[in-house]
Formats: sequence, structure tokens, C-alpha cells
Amino acid sequence: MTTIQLYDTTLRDGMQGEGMSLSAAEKLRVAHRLDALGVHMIEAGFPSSNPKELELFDLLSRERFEHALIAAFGMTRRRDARAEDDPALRVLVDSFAPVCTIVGKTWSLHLEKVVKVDRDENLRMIEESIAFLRAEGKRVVYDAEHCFDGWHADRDYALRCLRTAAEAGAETVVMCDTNGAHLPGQIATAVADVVAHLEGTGVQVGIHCHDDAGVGVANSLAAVGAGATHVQGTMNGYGERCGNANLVSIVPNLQLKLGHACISDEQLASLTATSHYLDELLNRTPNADAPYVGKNAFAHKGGMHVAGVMADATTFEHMDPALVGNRRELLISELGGKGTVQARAEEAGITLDDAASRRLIERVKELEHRGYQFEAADGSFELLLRKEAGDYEPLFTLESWRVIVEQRADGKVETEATIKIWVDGERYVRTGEGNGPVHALDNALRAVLSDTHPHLDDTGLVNFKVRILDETKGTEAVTRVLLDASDGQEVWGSIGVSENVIAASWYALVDSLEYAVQDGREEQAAAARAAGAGKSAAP
Ligand SMILES: CC(=O)SCCNC(=O)CCNC(=O)[C@H](O)C(C)(C)COP(=O)(O)OP(=O)(O)OC[C@H]1O[C@@H](n2cnc3c(N)ncnc32)[C@H](O)[C@@H]1OP(=O)(O)O
Ligand SMILES: CC(=O)C(=O)O
Repeated sequence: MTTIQLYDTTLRDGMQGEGMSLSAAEKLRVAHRLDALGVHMIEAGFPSSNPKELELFDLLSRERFEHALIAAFGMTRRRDARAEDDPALRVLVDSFAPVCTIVGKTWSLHLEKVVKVDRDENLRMIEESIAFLRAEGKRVVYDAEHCFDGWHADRDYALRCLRTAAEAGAETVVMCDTNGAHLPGQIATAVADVVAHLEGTGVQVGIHCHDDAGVGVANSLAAVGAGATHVQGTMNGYGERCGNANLVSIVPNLQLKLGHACISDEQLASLTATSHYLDELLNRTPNADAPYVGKNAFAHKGGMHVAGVMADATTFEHMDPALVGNRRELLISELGGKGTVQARAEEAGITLDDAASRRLIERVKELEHRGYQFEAADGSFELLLRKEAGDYEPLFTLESWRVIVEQRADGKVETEATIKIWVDGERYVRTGEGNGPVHALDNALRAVLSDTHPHLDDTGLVNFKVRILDETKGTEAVTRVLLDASDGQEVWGSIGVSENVIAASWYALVDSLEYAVQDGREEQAAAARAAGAGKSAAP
């Protein structure tokens, strides 16, 4: 078992991705989450790049981190200048960061076209920059940009660049696949060569990959297999172009599949939450299909798979989802069998025998054929379960509903809904207004139901999705409405299908409200309310 040093560059290379931007205060929050996750080094940014990065380093200098060292990023000195006179290197020296990471050139193409220096001057830029930082007491990580292109173009010169960095005092030389151009076999060959070449210098070899060929994670693992002990990457694979190597996949692969030591088991169990936290902060929707941490990473849909998982989870799961803080999902759909229904019933605390489960899965198949889709409508499916089990209380009996949408001369659109419903033998006629039909119907229903079901006041709609199921039929097509609602603790989905979009919305809305009051949820909410009231009343 080898201990692998994890180096996170979300706040530097990750921010080079399209659309990525965080304030200095938000970056500070990220740094603390990464620290809690247990990464060993956090590359916080490029302090000579802009005032926001400088502000971040100022903020970071006043913080304490349990596990991680903060690294400040820069580049080798400019050509034909002294390292001690280079303003950007001085910013690194003046920063509180104990680690300085500098990027330098390895590939002749870049020497000719970008920095416009000869090979010897490039070696001097590497050597003098590192020596200067070391003399100022910094630990130095050297990022050898385009290292694999350089190694393939001129192996001897690439090795000289890396040896120069090692001998100047870098503690780690990082082989960067900057353009993400290489494949695992090529990465492994070059890393093994470099590790052998640098043996005896005391330097550790690191890897920094990009995902342009879709193999950033595989390349990082191949590098470790060939002797790299320091791995750079970003959370969720954020980064320029197609992104950087994704640490969220790399870490469990290293730890759970390859047996290397990276972070503690408790920290690994916070991986899913940390990954989602980053997405939320960046206003991105978490990728449901992400390995290990995605909502679908342990979701089973095929009936035969669900039956297998229920018999023994290892039949269709490569690992226990809890190890990375994720959970299993059993998706209900037309591809399920009675085992899926029984498993979902069990989760909901409902008892269904074989015959009832079989009836229900046949009903699901028939409904899905008509346009329903229960995967994202867990609330509606639970109501079906309860109906089948004889454990379902309708909220009301419908007499009728009506919606009027009116556009006024000033351009304003007003919606008014009237409902006529029966509750406990009493007839209610109520009108609700809203900025659309669903809002107005929701208001009208709540005007009747909130008195007897105060928990509904804790709930609200959080998402509304409409899909036309047969586009070729134009305005006659069947419409599927999916609603998500939440009471602040739980989010549930409901579904309605109809040729009329407002009717589809009504069905989904009613399911959503009915789900909220089933199965003791109201009583639990009332108890929580009472406990809250007790607390605030206490001296
Ligand atoms: C592979 C990577 O991800 S490396 C990191 C890339 N990230 C970034 O570039 C984000 C932050 N960058 C910035 O804020 C700016 O680019 C700065 C402040 C670093 C530099 O800005 P500028 O001086 O205006 O130059 P510009 O952005 O055009 O970069 C080209 C210059 O950098 C020099 N340069 C590029 N790489 C290096 C290097 N490794 N060592 C020394 N000089 C370098 C080039 O020689 C060129 O200098 P010249 O203009 O004197 O010919
Ligand atoms: C250093 C770096 O980000 C790269 O070479 O890709």
C-alpha cells in the first residue's frame, strides 16, 4: 500500500473551466470543505493574476486548516530576468502559503512559439525560480507543463528539465498532460521512465491530467501504477475545455480498488456530500450519472437486477454505496418486476403480498405505456402502493375545477381557479388566484385543506417540468407534468398525464398534496412544530 498525496486544483485549474467563477469568500468555503475531505494540498490560486486571488490569499492567511497545506501557483521567471526581480515570483514569496507551485516548459514547441527562449535559458528559468523560492523557505511543487508531449518529442531534454527541477530543490515534479492528449499506456510508459531516471534524487513524481480524450481518471491511475505518488485533479473534474482529471473518481479508485492510502474512511464517506456541495455553490446541477457520487451510481432499474440486489447487493453493485456517502436507489418503471415493487413497499413501510405486487407492476407497465414515468415520481408511486395495500386516504372528492386565464389590455396575465370539492361530507367552493394555472389551483386547494392539514403550509412546489410526449401530434399531443415538492426535509415527485396540460398539472398537484399528508407525515410535522414552539417559549 502506497500513500498517495492528493493535490486539489479546483480553485485554480478548475476555475479555468468555462462559466466557473466564485468570489473570494466562496473560495474560502470550498477550501474548508476540501480540508475536511482530507486532501493534502489545496492549490488556492494564482495570486499574481488578479486582485480577487490576492484577496483570497489574504483571507486564507487568517484561517486554520486541519489537514491541507495551501499552495500558491505561479510560473517560472520571465525570460532574461533575475528570479528575485520577477514580480510574480515575489508575490509567491510574500504570500503566506507554505507551498509554491510553479509551472514551466518542457516541450520545444512551447520554447519556440510561446516563451521564445532557447533550451538552456529554459533550464535556467526552471532552476533559478525554484532555487529562489527554496531560499525563501518555500516548499516547491514543480508542474512540468506538456511533459508528455515533451517526453515524446525529445525524451532527453524532458528528463533534463525534470532533473533540473529536482536538483534545484522541488520536492515534487509533476508530469502534466496539459493538452489531455495521451492515453493510459503512453502515460504509464513515460511515468515509469521518469521515476526510474529520478531515482536517488529524493524527489517525488506527480501526475496532472486533463480529460480531453475522456481518460483523465484512467491516466492518473496509470501514472500511479507506474510510480507516481502525488495526484493532482479537481472536484467533479471541473477545468478548462473538457476538464481536469476528476478527483471524485480518482480517490475511491485509488483507495477502494487499488488499496492505496489517501484519506480516512470517514472522509471518504463525505465524498458525495462534498461533490454536491461544490456543484451547488457553482450553481451546477450535479451529474446524476457521475461514478461513485451520482444519484444514479447505485440506481437499479431492470427488474432482474433489483431482484438480484435484494437477494445480495454484491450481485449488481461493485461496492457498498455508503463507503462514499451515496445510497442505493430502486427505480420503479415498466422494466421492473414484482421484486422491485416489494422492495419499494418495504422501504415505505407497506406490506404487499406477491399477488398485489404483481398487480401493481402490471398497472405501472400499463400506465407507463400511456405516458407516465414513475422514476422521478416517487410520491405518485407511493400513492399507488397505498391504494393497492388499501392504506390510502383521499384528501377530498372532486366535484369540478375550472381555470380562467385572462390577458388584460396592459399586457398583464391573471389566472383564477375555482374548485368545488367535498371533504368529510361538506361541500367547499373556493377560488384561488395565481400567476399561472398550477399556482391558482394550488392556492384554491390550500384555501380549503390548510385548516385541517396545517402541514401543507410547510410544503411548497420546487420544480415543475412539462414534456410533450408525441411531438408529431402538435397541440393534440399528450402532456406529462412532473412536479417536485418539498417540506424542507424531503423532496418528492409526482406526475400527471393528460392531453390537457392543465389537467395533467392538476393530477400531479393533487398527488403531491396527498403524498404530503400520508403515513404520519402530518403528525411528525405537528410534533416538530410543537417542539419548536416549546423551544422558543423557553427562557
Ligand atoms: C497549463 C496551465 O494551466 S498554466 C496556468 C494558466 N492560467 C492562467 O493563465 C490564468 C492566470 N493568468 C494570468 O492572469 C495572466 O496570463 C498572467 C498574469 C499570468 C500573465 O499575463 P501577461 O503578462 O499579460 O501575459 P499573457 O497572459 O499574454 O501570457 C504570455 C506571457 O507569459 C510568458 N510565459 C508563459 N508561460 C511562462 C512560463 N512558464 N514561464 C515564464 N513565462 C511564461 C510568455 O513568455 C509571455 O510573455 P511575453 O508576453 O513577455 O512574451
Ligand atoms: C499546470 C497545468 O495546469 C497543466 O499543465 O495543465
